[in-house]
Amino acid sequence: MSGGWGYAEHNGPDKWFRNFPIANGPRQSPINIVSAEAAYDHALQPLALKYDPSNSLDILNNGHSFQVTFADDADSSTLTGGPVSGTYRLKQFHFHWGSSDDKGSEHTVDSKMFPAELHLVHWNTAYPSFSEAASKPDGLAVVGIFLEGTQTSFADFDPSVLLPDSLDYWTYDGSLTTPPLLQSVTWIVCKQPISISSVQMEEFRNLLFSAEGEPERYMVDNYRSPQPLKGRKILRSLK
Ligand SMILES: Cc1cc(C)[n+](CCc2c[nH]cn2)c(C)c1
Ligand SMILES: [Zn+2]
Repeated sequence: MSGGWGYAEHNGPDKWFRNFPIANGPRQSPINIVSAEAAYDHALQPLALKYDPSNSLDILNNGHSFQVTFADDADSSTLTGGPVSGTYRLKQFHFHWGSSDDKGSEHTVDSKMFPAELHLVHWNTAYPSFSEAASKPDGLAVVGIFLEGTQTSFADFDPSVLLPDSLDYWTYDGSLTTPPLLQSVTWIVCKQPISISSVQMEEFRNLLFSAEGEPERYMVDNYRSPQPLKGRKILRSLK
């Protein structure tokens, strides 16, 4: 795979195993969520997401998505409850989307794809740092939220505005969905999508994979397809 990984024919998801053999590991993400097979687990707690807008630092195009990064030196923007124990701090959020509204999400629900998916990435404060946590089986917790088409700076951005009314969720043990594909993620996928307008979707699709001075390549279809479940159980938070 020449140069780094990406989403093109020569360096996309079906080539990642060459440099990252864990791509064929036992707990890879995303997955297709078969809603009828998700088992209700009464022990699952409600998701508690508390975000302080003053923690938002900057927004950047990292060549694979655009990402908003947060200050994570205190427990001021955290995920607790849900399927996890302890406190996880928000590190960044980003999106995955398609070149058209019929695809773009990474997780699918009963094989339905959404136009985009938001990932809120949190790390377990049982470990000293984000990069330390990223290599531990309980190191990360990523909240996935589907975006679907209808009508709606980056200091002081409050991620709570991106949350759906209901925090009912599915959860399963998985991985990063881009290299290094580390199997360190407790996935928490919200059932209720949030809305995004087609104008806003077009803003996503106007972003570029390519750097300045390179031939323009629009940033679209930056998603990995569902991976084999390999015997994993998907749990559901509400009946
Ligand atoms: C150490 C580390 C590296 C990367 C690319 N990511 C992003 C991978 C990713 C994007 N969407 C889901 N996983 C994370 C979260 C941690
Ligand atoms: Zn992601």
